[in-house]
Amino acid sequence: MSETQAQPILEIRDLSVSFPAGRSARFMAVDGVNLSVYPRQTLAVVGESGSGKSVSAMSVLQLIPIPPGRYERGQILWQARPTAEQSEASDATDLLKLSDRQMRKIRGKDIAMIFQEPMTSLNPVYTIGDQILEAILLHQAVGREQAVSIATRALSDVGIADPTARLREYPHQLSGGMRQRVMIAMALACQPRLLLADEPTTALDVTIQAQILELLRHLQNTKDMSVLLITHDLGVVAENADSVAVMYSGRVLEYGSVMSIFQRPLHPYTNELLKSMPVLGRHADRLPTVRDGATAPDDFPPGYDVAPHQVEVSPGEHYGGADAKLHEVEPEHWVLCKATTEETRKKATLPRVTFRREPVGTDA
Ligand SMILES: Nc1ncnc2c1ncn2[C@@H]1O[C@H](COP(=O)(O)OP(=O)(O)OP(=O)(O)O)[C@@H](O)[C@H]1O
Repeated sequence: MSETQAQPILEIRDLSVSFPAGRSARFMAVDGVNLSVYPRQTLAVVGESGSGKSVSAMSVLQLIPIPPGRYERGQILWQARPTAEQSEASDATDLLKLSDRQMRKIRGKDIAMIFQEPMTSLNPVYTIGDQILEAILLHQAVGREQAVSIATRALSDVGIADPTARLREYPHQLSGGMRQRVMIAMALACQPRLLLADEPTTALDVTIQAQILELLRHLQNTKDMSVLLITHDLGVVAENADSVAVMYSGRVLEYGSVMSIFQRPLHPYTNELLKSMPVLGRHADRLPTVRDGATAPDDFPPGYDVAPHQVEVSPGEHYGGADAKLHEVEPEHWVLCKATTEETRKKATLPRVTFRREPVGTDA
């Protein structure tokens, strides 16, 4: 089913989240973000450090510390069983409106989150078994014996050999890759409808990273799960995602199918990002960082004197600014600009940018 026919399982609408900047001022870590995740699809959110990816994802589960954070506006509509027939997500739940108690029922059950650092999710003083069982017993109407069998199965699903023995071990007894798998097993044991994966493989070596992403793809197909994948790695996006949102400075600059974004990037910043793709024999450079909402020119990527949203790309084409909106410039391809000028539309039909992903680090 194409995105246009299906209803999203998760729809973030006009989300804005602020944090303090100095004594009395605040900055928008997330500024009017719109994102949709469709059933069984992977939406990748890319962008440099500090662009608001994690704050967007953590907002879905109300994991932003309030204060200092503040949800300024927006909705996060959740519809666990969307159907093609519904024309409006009218019976969707706004996750931002849920009480702590209501949210605890969803967290870990319908929506699970995994982080770059597994120890964020694992408690060092409890065994792996204690921790997985706790999650299962909390969310599923099963007895202890059945919970053990679900936990064992979850560990073996993520490729952990001898799962019964592993249940008795503590996190420090496992390697980094193994801990990552355990965290994924914990997240998947309750068969969530949506997995929020925040850089789940960045800290791992390339082989384990590939194994885990392959595993997620497999589980996504077999368990009917959607994934919101946050990553810096565009190679990972190309191989794992269906659609991609490019974030910068708290805003989504461009959004569309992986194919459209990679073949016809329209926002100048997306072009910068694509240039950082790994090519034959060269690792991708990590993108420059925007520091804590700062807007000093030094913080912007090479080639920009000012933030991209202030760049006038060519006469008549303004990407961004407070009055810019995401415009659909070709089917299923949105770009942040002030207006869908004829020039912007024409850009969509410019010759294709050739995208070739080569294995990282291989000799020519
Ligand atoms: N608890 C917090 N208190 C204050 N500022 C915060 C907090 N959490 C996030 N921020 C700020 O919000 C902005 C967006 O952060 P976020 O973690 O979403 O970026 P990101 O794109 O996920 O970056 P990274 O790839 O490094 O994780 C940053 O400027 C960050 O410093």
